[in-house]
Amino acid sequence: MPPTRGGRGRPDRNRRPGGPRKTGRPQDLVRRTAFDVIRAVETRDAYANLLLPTRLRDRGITGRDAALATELTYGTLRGRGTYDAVLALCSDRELRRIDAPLLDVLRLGAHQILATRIPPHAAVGTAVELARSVSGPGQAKFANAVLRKVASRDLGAWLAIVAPADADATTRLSVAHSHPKWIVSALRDALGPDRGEIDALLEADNARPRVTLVARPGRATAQELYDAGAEPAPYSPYAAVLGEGDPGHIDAVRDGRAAVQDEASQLVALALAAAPLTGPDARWADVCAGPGGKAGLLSAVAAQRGARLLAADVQPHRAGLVRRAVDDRTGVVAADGTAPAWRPGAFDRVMVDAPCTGLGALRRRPEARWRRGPESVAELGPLQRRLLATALESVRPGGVVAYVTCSPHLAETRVVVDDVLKGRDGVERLDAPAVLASVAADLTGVGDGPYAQFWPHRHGTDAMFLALLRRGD
Ligand SMILES: C[S@@+](CC[C@H](N)C(=O)[O-])C[C@H]1O[C@@H](n2cnc3c(N)ncnc32)[C@H](O)[C@@H]1O
Repeated sequence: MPPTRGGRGRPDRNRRPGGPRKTGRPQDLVRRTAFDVIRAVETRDAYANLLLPTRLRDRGITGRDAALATELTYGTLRGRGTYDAVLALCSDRELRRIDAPLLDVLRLGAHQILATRIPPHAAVGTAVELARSVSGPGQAKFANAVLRKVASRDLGAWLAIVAPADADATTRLSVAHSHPKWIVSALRDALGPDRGEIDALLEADNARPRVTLVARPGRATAQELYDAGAEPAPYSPYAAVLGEGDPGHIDAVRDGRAAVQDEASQLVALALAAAPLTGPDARWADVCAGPGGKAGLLSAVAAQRGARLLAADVQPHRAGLVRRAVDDRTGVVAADGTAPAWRPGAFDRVMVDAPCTGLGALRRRPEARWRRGPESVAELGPLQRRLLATALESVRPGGVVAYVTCSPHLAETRVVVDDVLKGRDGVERLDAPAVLASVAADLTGVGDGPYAQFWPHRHGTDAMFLALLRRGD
């Protein structure tokens, strides 16, 4: 079910049952901002996590109002699947016949009614007011009729109707947890023998992720982050969890010595650095480096070990972002990892953090689940295979490649690795869970090897996949 029920919303202070009559008050601005971001996501493929902070800043929305705007935006985008199922029953018009902006107002209203503590009458009133300003008085009347019906039941009662226990499992899970059916199926397949955990996984996808920081070794310490209010994280020695507050206010983050980074992202980079290797260990590469999260950590570890990192990304502006994350010793190039500018066998360790559907990061990108379809998996497959094959040629004999995706979809993870290794002699699959255990002592539940898979519901991280492959001598 949508995650925010009874949670982070706050009671609306507006005492007039009909909602605000005037525009321009803080509460109107908060809802309007959530609506504008939701529309931008819909109409111009904006990313909510990038656009919202800018809008909040531009409009001077801070503190609790900013928290409410964030909750309304993310909650509405996440819960859309559930809300559409409810709205379809409450509307005498098919949803596809409702103007797109008005439908977004209805979704925002449904979210406030069903999943926040905002009193239903206030939620209906403010949404109707928004409908009036977006679509005019006639549509406001329609919105009022629909949302009053939505408010006639609570979320649990609606779920019993739109996702009944006797529905087929994929449909029930899809509606109840607001994930497209193809993603439910893909995640269940990826869980394999643990597919009984699917409810927990979908629920975790809908929970707001905690902000995890990385103290780039040699440049900052985890203690520095604790001193700034963060707490120790369970696995990575360089991670800290920030409960409250803006990471941008921490000196080390502002200076680029620390950064926001999911803990599994840290661990897969550390695993590449820790994978056993004989012979020289001085030249490392990250061939899909933008915007630089893993490269930032790898470059810091490389510096401590007397190695050097080359970070590449095919998109020049993303290569530019990498430059800000790494130290001066690290080379950064805009280059195609499938047609490399470096000679074969040039590196001892190579990271391929392949472009993927991002199904492992749905917690952080609330709109992502609606943006892609199953065809994306097929479209990305050839590029993922070419990048991995080229990486295997880019390491010297005996060198190690990490193949990483922020997706647990089997067709992006083990199927890619198995395909690329088919007919290719002399590549050894290292035991990725064992290597991970050497960098994160308490880590369990990432699989029996040779591949490792993180899970949001088990580890509180993104669902990151890791294969470690050593080229034969
Ligand atoms: C999953 S992201 C990498 C995230 C990054 N490693 C981090 O931790 O911040 C994948 C990146 O691969 C880049 N990419 C896509 N095709 C590429 C190619 N042919 N060669 C190099 N980079 C490519 C994309 O521009 C994107 O920045």
